[in-house]
Amino acid sequence: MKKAIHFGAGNIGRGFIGALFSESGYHVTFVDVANQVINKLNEEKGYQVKLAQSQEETIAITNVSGINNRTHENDVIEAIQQATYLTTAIGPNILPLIAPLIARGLAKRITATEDKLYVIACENQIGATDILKQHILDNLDEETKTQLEEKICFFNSAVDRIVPIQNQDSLDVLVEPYYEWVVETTEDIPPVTGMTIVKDLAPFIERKLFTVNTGHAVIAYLGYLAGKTTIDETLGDEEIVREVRATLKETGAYLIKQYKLDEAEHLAYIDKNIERFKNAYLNDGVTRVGRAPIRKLGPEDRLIRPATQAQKAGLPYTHLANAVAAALLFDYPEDEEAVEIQEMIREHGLAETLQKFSGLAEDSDVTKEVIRHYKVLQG
Ligand SMILES: NC(=O)c1ccc[n+]([C@@H]2O[C@H](COP(=O)([O-])OP(=O)(O)OC[C@H]3O[C@@H](n4cnc5c(N)ncnc54)[C@H](O)[C@@H]3O)[C@@H](O)[C@H]2O)c1
Ligand SMILES: O=P(O)(O)OC[C@@H](O)[C@@H](O)[C@H](O)[C@H](O)CO
Repeated sequence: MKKAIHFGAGNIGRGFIGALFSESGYHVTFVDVANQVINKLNEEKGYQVKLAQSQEETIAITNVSGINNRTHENDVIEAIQQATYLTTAIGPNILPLIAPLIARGLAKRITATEDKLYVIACENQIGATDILKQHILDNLDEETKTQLEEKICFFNSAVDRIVPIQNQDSLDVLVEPYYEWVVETTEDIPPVTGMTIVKDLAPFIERKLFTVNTGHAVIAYLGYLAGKTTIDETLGDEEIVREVRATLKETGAYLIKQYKLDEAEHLAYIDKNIERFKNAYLNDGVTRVGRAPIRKLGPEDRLIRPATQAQKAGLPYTHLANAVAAALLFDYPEDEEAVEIQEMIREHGLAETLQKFSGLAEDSDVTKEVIRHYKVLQG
């Protein structure tokens, strides 16, 4: 049986990427630090993926097991020897932490087999696999690096499926019915059900990140400020729906210009995504969607990059600036990054905070527009 090793047995790992490999006839070894999940995977050897929709539909996932990478490093290295695919869905900030162990597994593998291994990071981040690759290379000597280039293939990808936080007592995962997994390669690679291959990922990842994730972030931060709990509940407020649409028109204008997208098709894509967000069966929390605001306010992420790109292209970005302001007001005490932002604002002010986390010059037009909106939102 073909094998895949997947880092991150969380929402996307179990509910999307691992599930697709299992459905494609692979044995999936999940790697995670969550001992309870790993033990359950080894005891139960399967779980159900449940679709969040009115009629009940579940998909049985079989042929799975788990390894704890904190306590069983050698088992992870062994599983890397056996795999055809190595994937991650672990969060962009965790990639540097797992790279040293992956590097050890790859160093051993390239001396033992000519078989190719395909590495794909499935994260909400532009060029996530390139970033993971660089972290892996940083952990290898020059000779191993050269051999690695010949035998290990690294492909960037875009992943799209809304998977909320789950009941922690069960391996079962509730997911939205829709999904898209786009992988960038020109090679013929072993087929995986549900994987779409493209030659150039840039339009796909930017369209996804700056529509699905920008829209989601606007709802999460405005919803949080309005005292809402879930994404669908927030969309019960028509004023917020209008703000989401206006923001996505701004990212849309940039995307249409940059990638020569068909305008009508892109507007339909925006509408489709707003409908996805309204799925009440998901019960998706504003604090999950707004999580890790330092990452979300990063220069290449869903709020700042479209704003700075729009500014450079002479396109409007005022609604994006409003979303950035709302993100700066996300003071959820259980989110470490939200707490850090609040401390930074208190001690150093808004302009310095945006300079530090978003790479914006303190006197930039985007910064001025964000501060203007911040004052209005703050009331
Ligand atoms: N949930 C979604 O709707 C969704 C959709 C598309 C993309 N994504 C992306 O997928 C990635 C994962 O998101 P998620 O929602 O599945 O998160 P998650 O928190 O449910 O899963 C992450 C998993 O990684 C594990 N982990 C953390 N640190 C680790 C370490 N050092 N070693 C091993 N395992 C570790 C956690 O225990 C957890 O099981 C993120 O990049 C996210 O942006 C999420
Ligand atoms: O996972 P994050 O924190 O980058 O973003 C939160 C949500 O927007 C995200 O998880 C979406 O649900 C997902 O990207 C849909 O494909």
